[in-house]
Amino acid sequence: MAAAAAEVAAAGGGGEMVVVRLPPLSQDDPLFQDKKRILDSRNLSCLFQVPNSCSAADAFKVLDRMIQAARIAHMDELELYFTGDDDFGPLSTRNELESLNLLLKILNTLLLTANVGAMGVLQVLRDEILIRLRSLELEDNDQMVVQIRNQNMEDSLLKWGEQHGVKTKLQIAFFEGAGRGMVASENIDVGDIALEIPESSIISEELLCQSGMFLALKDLDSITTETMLLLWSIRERYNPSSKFKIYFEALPANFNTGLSFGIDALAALEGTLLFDELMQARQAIYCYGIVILILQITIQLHLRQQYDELFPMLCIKFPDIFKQDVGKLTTCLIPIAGLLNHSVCNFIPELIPKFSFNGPQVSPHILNYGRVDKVTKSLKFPLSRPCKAGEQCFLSYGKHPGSHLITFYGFLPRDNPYDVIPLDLDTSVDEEDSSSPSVTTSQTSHMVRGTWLSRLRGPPTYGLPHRLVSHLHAILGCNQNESAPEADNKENDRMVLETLLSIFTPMLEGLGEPDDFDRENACWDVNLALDYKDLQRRIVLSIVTSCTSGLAMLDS
Ligand SMILES: C[S@@+](CC[C@H](N)C(=O)[O-])C[C@H]1O[C@@H](n2cnc3c(N)ncnc32)[C@H](O)[C@@H]1O
Repeated sequence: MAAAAAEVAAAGGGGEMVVVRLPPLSQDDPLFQDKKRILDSRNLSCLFQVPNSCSAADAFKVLDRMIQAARIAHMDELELYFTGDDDFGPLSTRNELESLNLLLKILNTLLLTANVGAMGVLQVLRDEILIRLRSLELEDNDQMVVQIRNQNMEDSLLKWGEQHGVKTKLQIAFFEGAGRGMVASENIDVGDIALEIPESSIISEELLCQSGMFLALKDLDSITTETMLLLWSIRERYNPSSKFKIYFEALPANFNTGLSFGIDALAALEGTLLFDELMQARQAIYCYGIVILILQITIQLHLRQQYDELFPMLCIKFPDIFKQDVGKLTTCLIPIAGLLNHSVCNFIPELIPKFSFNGPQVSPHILNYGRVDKVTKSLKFPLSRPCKAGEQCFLSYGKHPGSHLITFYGFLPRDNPYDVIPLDLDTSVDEEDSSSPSVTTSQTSHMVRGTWLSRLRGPPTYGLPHRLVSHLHAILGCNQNESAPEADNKENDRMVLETLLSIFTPMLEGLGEPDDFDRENACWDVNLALDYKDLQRRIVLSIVTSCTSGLAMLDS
C-alpha cells in the first residue's frame, strides 16, 4: 500500500477527519475503463473522509462506500462480465477477501501513526472489517474427509523444514480424494502467518545459479529456467547428500492429471473444450520433450521417465513470487507449501443457493503470498481469512477453470465461478445503435456459466449475463425501450430467449445423455472425464432451463 500514513484533515465545522485513501486504479489495468465507469456512476473515488467524532453508524456508512470502491477495484474480467452495473456485491469470496484485506491493511497502517482523536474511529472501522472477514468462517462446515494413514514421510518432511528454518502453524493430514493437505494446528487469525519458508529452502533459479549444472547449461541456446530446474531436480533427486533429499522423497509417487489421460477418458471427452485443451497441452509437452531428449544425449541422464513424472509438479508456477524483489524468477518449487490443497473462491454462502451442489463449500484461506520478504529473506503465507485449529487450510492456485485444473492438477472443483463456456457471436453492432451506453455491443466475445450462480432469475436478464442479453437485443434490433408498450418489450425478450435456446439446445444435445457408466469400476481418468462432461452438461442445461422458464414467465 502506497503511503497510507495517518492523515487527519480539518473538517468544515472545526472537527477533524480521518482520511482513508485507496490506491488509485492503475491505467495499465485492461479493465481500467470499465472500473472507472462503474466508480463514476456510483460517485465513488479512492478518497474517503470520516469525521473523528462521528457515530459508529455514520462511520459504517462511509465504510460501506470504501468496501464498494475496493470491490470494484478488485473486479476481474469475469466479475465485470457477469455482474450488472447495479450489483453492489459482495461479488465473490475472492473479491470480498481481497477487498476487505486491502482495507484492513490500510487501516492497520493508519493506526500505527494515528493521533488519539483518529484512533477511535479507525478502530471502529478496523473491527468491523475483522468481523466481516471472520464471518466467512461460517462456510467451513463441510470439509474434505480426513483419512488416517501412515505419515512418517510427512513427519520427516516437517522436521526437515524445521531444521531448515521453516516456521509453520500447520500440520500435514490426508484427505479423501485430495491426498495430503495442511491443517491448522492452532487457531490462525486473519493476517497471521500460517507458513514461512526461508528463501534458501526454495528451489528456484537463484539456487540453480549456484550449482555446477548451471555453468554447464547456461550457454545452451533457448534453454528455459523451467528446463534447467527440471534437470537440476532430476539429478538432485538421486543425490544422497542433497539438502532436498527428504523433499524429493516426499513427492507423490505419481501424478494423475489430464496429461496422463488414457484413450477411454479422451474418447469420453471428444467434442469438449477440455479435449482441445488437453491436445494442446500434450503438443506443447511433446515440443518441450524434444529439447529434453537432446539434452538427454548431452548429459547422459535417463530423463524422459522422470520428466514425465516431474512435469506437473514443475508446472506449479507461482507467477507473483519474487516479482518485485528479484525480478525475473517465476517458477520454483516450494517445499511444504507444495502440500497446500486448492480451493476455488466459492461465492458467499448467503448468495449462492446451494441447490446445485452439495459438496464441500470452502474458500481459500491464503490468497496472497507472492513476495519474498526482503528483511526476513523468507516467503510468508499470511491468512486472508481465519482458519480454526483442526481445519484444512486452503490456498488459491489461481483463477482457473476446471479444464485447467484437470489438465495440470487432476481434479475438478465444484461451483467454480471460472467454469465458463465461451460464445463467439459473429455479428456486431455500432455502439451508437445501442440504447444502453454502458454495454459494449460491439463486443462479440461472450460467455455463459451456470445460471445457478446468478442472483436474478426474472426479467430483464432471466439469470443470463446482462452483457450477452443486451448484445442480443442490439443485434436483433429489439432494444428495450421504457416508453414502448409492455407487449413490445415482452416480444423483444422473447426473441432474445428464443435465439439463446436455438444456440444452446443443439449444444446440449451434442453433449449427449449422461453415460450409463459403471462409475465404481471405471478408472480414475474416465471418472474425471465423465465428471467434466457432466459439469458441461449441467451448465448448458441451466442456460436452457433459464431460457425456458423466462419464456414461461413472458407467457404468464
Ligand atoms: C500442490 S499439490 C497439493 C498436495 C497434494 N495433495 C499431495 O498430496 O502432495 C497439488 C495436488 O493436490 C491435489 N489437490 C489439490 N487441491 C485439491 C482439491 N481441492 N481437490 C482434490 N485434489 C486436490 C491434486 O492432486 C493436485 O494435483
